[in-house]
Amino acid sequence: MIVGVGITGRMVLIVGPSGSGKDTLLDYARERLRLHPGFRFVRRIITRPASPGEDHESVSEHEFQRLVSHNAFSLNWTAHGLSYGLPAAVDQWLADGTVVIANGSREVLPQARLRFPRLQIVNITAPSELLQRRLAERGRETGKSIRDRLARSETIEVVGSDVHNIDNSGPPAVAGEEFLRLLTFGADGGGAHLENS
Ligand SMILES: Nc1ncnc2c1ncn2[C@@H]1O[C@H](COP(=O)(O)OP(=O)(O)O)[C@@H](O)[C@H]1O
Ligand SMILES: O=P(O)(O)OC[C@H]1O[C@H](OP(=O)(O)OP(=O)(O)O)[C@H](O)[C@@H]1O
Repeated sequence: MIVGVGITGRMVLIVGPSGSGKDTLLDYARERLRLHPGFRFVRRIITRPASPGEDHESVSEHEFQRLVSHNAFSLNWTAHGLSYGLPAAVDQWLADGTVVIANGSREVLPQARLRFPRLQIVNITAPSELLQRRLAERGRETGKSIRDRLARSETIEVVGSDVHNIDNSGPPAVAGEEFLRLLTFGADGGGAHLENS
């Protein structure tokens, strides 16, 4: 079994423009940490119909607003004409000292910083030609929706001492290993490691 030594519980938000590879890197890390109880990957609640890619809980806008009114979200936001939420269970996982990892939004980082005192932001980047090609190949959005996502990608800056940038313009395993290192070595870049026993 894999056990963690010195892993510090915290919220990790992976952000970056559409097509940069957030879901790909989340899948990479989830697969490698699946036996480790100290890490939890958040299943988001989104007003998007079930679709290839991210495994999310799909709800109507009406249901989403009902959940908001019942304080069912730890953090929620809107973008691309959709509503997104991280379930309130996140707060208990954090209180338990877990490393909680979620796909976030660059625009909601100011609120996230207030919401999560121990926050690590992982900003995934790739050149715009690659974003364009990847979104077309992914096939979840088409036409105007892709153009809107590309336009948005250039409007939001991610800066701060809590931000780690990962360039995902090479093979997914290169950025994937860098992401894993950040997750397993702690927000301060040192001290923690994983052991096999
Ligand atoms: N390093 C990479 N090299 C080539 N293709 C990639 C890489 N990372 C992601 N992709 C592909 O690009 C598309 C967008 O990736 P995805 O993980 O959905 O991005 P995001 O969640 O940031 O929008 C997907 O089809 C994915 O398979
Ligand atoms: O404020 P931004 O950083 O622009 O992010 C806006 C939203 O877009 C992404 O979700 P979504 O799964 O719809 O898109 P993506 O996988 O194409 O990035 C991201 O996870 C946010 O929920």
